[in-house]
Amino acid sequence: MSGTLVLVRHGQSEWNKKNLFTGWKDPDLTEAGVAEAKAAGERLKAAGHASFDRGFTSKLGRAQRTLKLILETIGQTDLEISENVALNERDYGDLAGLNKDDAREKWGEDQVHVWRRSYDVPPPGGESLKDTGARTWPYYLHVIQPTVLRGNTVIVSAHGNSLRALVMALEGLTPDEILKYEIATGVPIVYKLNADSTIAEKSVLEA
Ligand SMILES: O=C(O)[C@H](O)COP(=O)(O)O
Repeated sequence: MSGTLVLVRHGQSEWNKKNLFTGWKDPDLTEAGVAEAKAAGERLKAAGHASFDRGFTSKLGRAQRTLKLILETIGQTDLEISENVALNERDYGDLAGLNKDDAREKWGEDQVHVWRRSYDVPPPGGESLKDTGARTWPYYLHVIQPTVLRGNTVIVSAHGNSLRALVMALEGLTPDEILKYEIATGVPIVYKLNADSTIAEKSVLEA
């Protein structure tokens, strides 16, 4: 067995709470989001992940703060963290700031679902999951994965769709399978990787 990779989506943001498309906008966590991040830290600790060798996050505050809260909870505040735009949420383009229910009324349930969950249909002016993967996957392969394969325990705090893109490639999911794949806020996904980078074990630390 080689290293351990933990993926976690940020806790609830102000815009998650208001049901707004967010993308590259930068709202803070809600109080519930802060509690989710702390609870994620507690669950990681309980599962034996009380210290990490390296952290990665996006350039957006909600993911950075989630990582900080997790690290404070496990008692490790000196971790080396890299922030990179490659891990940012999918760019929601013209939808950013719109209410998701209003969008369903305007464009129809099916169209909005395609924009939110399909593999290669971008929202107007924004990125498809495929476009998102075209930046997250190279960063994973060139920077994150080599760190894990050196035998390290690594945590990545990012976003619903940047993590869906990573999970799709990591687990070899098809465009059809990824359509149904949801990543909950503040729920760590723990992979143990083999030396050849395949997945040895996966666990999801739900509440
Ligand atoms: O950017 C957003 O609006 C959310 O973080 C993720 O949105 P989604 O559930 O529509 O993919």
